[in-house]
Amino acid sequence: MASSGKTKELHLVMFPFFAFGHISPFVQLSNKLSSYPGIKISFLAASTSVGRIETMLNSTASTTVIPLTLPHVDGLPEGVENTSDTSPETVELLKVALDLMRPQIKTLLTNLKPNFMFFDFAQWWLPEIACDLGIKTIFFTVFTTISNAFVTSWFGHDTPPTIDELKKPPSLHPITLKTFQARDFMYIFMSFHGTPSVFDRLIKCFNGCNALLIKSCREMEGPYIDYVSNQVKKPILLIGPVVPDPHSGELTETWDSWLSQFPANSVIYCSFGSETFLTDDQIKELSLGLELTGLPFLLVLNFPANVDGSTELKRALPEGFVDRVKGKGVVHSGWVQQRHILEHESVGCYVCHAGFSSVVEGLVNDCQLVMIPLKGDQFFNSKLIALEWKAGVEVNRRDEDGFFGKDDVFEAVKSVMKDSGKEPAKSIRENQKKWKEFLQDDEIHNKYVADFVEGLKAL
Ligand SMILES: C[C@@H]1O[C@H](OP(=O)(O)OP(=O)(O)OC[C@H]2O[C@@H](n3ccc(=O)[nH]c3=O)[C@H](O)[C@@H]2O)[C@H](O)[C@H](O)[C@H]1O
Repeated sequence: MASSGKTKELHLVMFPFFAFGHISPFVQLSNKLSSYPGIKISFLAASTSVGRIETMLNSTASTTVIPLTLPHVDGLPEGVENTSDTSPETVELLKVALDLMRPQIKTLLTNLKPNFMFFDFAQWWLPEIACDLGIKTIFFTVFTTISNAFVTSWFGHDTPPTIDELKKPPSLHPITLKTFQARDFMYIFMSFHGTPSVFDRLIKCFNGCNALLIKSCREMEGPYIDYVSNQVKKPILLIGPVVPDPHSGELTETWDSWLSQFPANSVIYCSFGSETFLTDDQIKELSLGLELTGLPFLLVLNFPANVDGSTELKRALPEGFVDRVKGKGVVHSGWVQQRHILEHESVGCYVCHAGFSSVVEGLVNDCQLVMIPLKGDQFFNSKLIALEWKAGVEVNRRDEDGFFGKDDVFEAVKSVMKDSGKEPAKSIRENQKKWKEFLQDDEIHNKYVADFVEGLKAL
């Protein structure tokens, strides 16, 4: 049996879903907690991800990464253990593999005997196993509270909503969606390969856990925290803003010298995180929009694992584009040192998908945010930043299909980059500075972590 929460040492197990967009916040949480006296962490990960996770963890951390064996699933190639290795056709099979891992996880927990298990949205079956073993479960949601508020606003509805209903969520929730956003969001109500939908998984996670942990705070999302608390009726723990620790290493010489040839704050860095891909039309309009701005730019475009990036780029970029922008704009496919790039003094604007870690990295590096949210939580993150914090802008999109043209990209960039002394750029810059200060305030961070650990012990 797990020992009581009053013991001196707390043993925590972290179990994120097999996607780096999910693994990263669990690593950041582990890094925050592992330096805390008396905390020991075991981090569960698919065996092929262990090496990369070990490089992300603080070297001083008292954290052990434990490799998991993914069971064979028809259609899921051997060695494919992360969404970054899958194609759109096979990505849902990772959830099939995960659901088959119940016995493996039960055996592991029986041996590890942790006090708490921190789990992700996909492991709907985990609270039951842990409860049988006397282990308390914390559902650590990697999404912003505003996104969770939207999802929980559908609690208690027996049938999935229609697109029209999704556009105007029920009850207290003040958010509305465009038609194309509601259509995209229907994904969470869909079941694949006979496994529970994301929505059903989430309901079971919210209902089964002992407490919900949110990587946010009252200053950032107060009304949404109250709303979610009222919907889920479970204790809510807040870890505060999860801002990545200062990173180590240097930006590679190639990118450093390329960026350094431009004036301070003039370069647009444009990228869409680790698992968001653009359509050909979007690539075309975006690249033409960047060209229209006349500003230097670094455009990073990625593609699913089963296609060749350079072939895709050649096909999708507008005719003659690469030659026309030579010397001023570059297009890259593949992983880049994003935090080093955003930190470079030449970079002044970040055109992004509104993945929350990316947005925070942009704000703390004095980059003006231009957001093109493309799926799920990104729509809500963008609303939070653009409409509530007023610390960035969203590119205008057509209601029905989400189309944006080159002029929409140009206008959005212009609104924050040209005439920084005029509105709206002036207020947006002031708000960005205000949030930068808040997000970098160690005292606030430390207080949230200390309160969180106390809250955990009291559960
Ligand atoms: C919860 C999930 O997070 C997701 O992943 P994503 O990778 O976009 O997350 P970010 O918050 O942008 O984070 C991406 C992180 O990867 C880093 N990075 C990325 C690309 C690169 O080339 N180099 C880097 O260093 C970047 O610096 C950031 O820290 C999606 O939003 C998704 O909608 C959401 O459900």
